[in-house]
Amino acid sequence: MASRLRLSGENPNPRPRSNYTPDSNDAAREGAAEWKPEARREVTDLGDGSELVHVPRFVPREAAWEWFDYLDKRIPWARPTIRVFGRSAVQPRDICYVSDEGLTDLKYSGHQPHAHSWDEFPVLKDILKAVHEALPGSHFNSLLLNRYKTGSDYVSWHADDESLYGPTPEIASVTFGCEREFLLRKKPTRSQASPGSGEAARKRLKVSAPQQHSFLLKHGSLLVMRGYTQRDWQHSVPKRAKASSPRINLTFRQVL
Ligand SMILES: O=C(O)CCC(=O)C(=O)O
Ligand SMILES: [Fe+2]
Repeated sequence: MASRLRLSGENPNPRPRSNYTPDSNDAAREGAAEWKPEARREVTDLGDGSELVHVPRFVPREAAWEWFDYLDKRIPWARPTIRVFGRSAVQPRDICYVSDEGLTDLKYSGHQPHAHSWDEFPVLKDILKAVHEALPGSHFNSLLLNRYKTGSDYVSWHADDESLYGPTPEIASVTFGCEREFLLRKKPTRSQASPGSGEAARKRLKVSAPQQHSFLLKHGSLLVMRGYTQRDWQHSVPKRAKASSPRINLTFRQVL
């Protein structure tokens, strides 16, 4: 099931040679105007009403680099202190939060990120439009941005199962820059979580080893989690010593 990571010592995402101005809002917007999302999609049925959709070449390379540079320079990235298992810890990646006005506030791990307006970042509206066009019926109204500066930055196992997203949230995740591995594992069932002791419990654990999936999320890719994925599965982006350049990830969500 779990596929192997294909990171090599070389930069897997060499930049195209072009003369775009990296931090210009106009360049980032014009580059995007010319493309149509590629149709190739891989759908993974996780069972019991959970599904993933992977579009490896959602944004063409050059437009994706323009967006990467814009986001890297213009987003007011912050690395907040959060509470994990009763302890304070600096979040192991940069984040920023953007949302419509008047929504329920996002709070996680004792932290409430400031909600920026879409109007501050016109490029984010362009990316949102492209995501909406690729996913008919979607109505994303908030966005959590993550920046992994090096391979030491990560997101640990979690599910985006906050009640403000409802029981079956659709989450669309767009990746720019360094490719990183994205892992999914099935949440333990009740019998796995408290297996008891003795031979019967050991056997039960053996037959139900956790299911796991791995995706190498490339520059310009889109991954959608839907159905009961947040209820039944956890995901993570582990540390990777060989990932030496930054990765920016955008997760679009709908606050109900
Ligand atoms: O960086 C990623 O691909 C995942 C980020 C994530 O899981 C989150 O923001 O909740
Ligand atoms: Fe997540």
